[in-house]
Amino acid sequence: MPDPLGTLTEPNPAMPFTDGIAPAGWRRPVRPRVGHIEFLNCVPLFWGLARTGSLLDLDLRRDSPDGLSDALTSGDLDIGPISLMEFLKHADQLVALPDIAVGSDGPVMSCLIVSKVPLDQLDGAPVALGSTSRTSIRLAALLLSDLVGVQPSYFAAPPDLDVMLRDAPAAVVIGDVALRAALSDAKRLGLHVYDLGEMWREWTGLPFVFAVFAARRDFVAREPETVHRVHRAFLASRDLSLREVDAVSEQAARWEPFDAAILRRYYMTALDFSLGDRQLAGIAEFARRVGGCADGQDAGFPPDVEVRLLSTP
Ligand SMILES: C=C(O[C@@H]1C=C(C(=O)O)C=C[C@H]1O)C(=O)O
Repeated sequence: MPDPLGTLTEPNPAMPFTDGIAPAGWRRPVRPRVGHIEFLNCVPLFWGLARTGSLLDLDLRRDSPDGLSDALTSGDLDIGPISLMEFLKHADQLVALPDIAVGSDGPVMSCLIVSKVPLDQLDGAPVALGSTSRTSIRLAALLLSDLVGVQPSYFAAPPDLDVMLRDAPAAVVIGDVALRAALSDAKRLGLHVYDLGEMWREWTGLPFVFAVFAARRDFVAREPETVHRVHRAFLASRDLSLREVDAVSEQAARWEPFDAAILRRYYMTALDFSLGDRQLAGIAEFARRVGGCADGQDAGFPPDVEVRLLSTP
């Protein structure tokens, strides 16, 4: 029976320990290597792991989303959050975990185009793309070309808004940099803020999924039970964090230039941590619009790319 707390701990298997010491031939179980996005957006997915006890059963690796995406696709991680574009490119090696993701069904607050001018003035202008993102930067380019009707010239840049806006009139930023830009820098500097989740929702009527949780198919084949246990642990962690969202927000806000009420809004009304039929329809629609060779860019996956979900036992 699944552990209601979602802990990963199992009683020690068959081989008895005499004197408390493993006999010769005992193989130490290997903890699954699991990614942890180091942004505020993912705090509710990981905070509960400490409360349920699952934290000790994971080899958790903290990094930016681009680093984690590369680690999962190269085999340095077994399970973890992965930017949607990278998941779609490597869909044949991965399965997505059902009912968990990082997305939004409207304004997301932290995936943005920040601009000194209105978007329709960006034709031919340089636009800086934050290097931690793989998906928002592609969504921004899609919206600018197909919705706004402009063709800027893009360049990659480290996610430092001041530097980005020194070299370009507009920048695409995600995560904590974007949240701080929208909430404190933009007003002070008189910048326009365009929310990518909101633009997508108004354009298509669908939610947007920025990152899914995925497991490598070779790891699922080797350790199916572990993958299911990690999946249950994350669902339990998310549900617990959202039930105790005031405590999560207060603790996270101690280190931020905005208060707990804003983080609570970010977690409860901006971000959508689910992956159900509507979110899958949003993914399919995004793949249809950017897949193949849209706007002269080769996406690295076909428009009808199949998103395989982990089958639940
Ligand atoms: C909502 C967010 O989703 C993210 C956006 C990503 C991207 O654009 O590639 C990747 C992972 C997520 O962290 C965010 O970063 O704020």
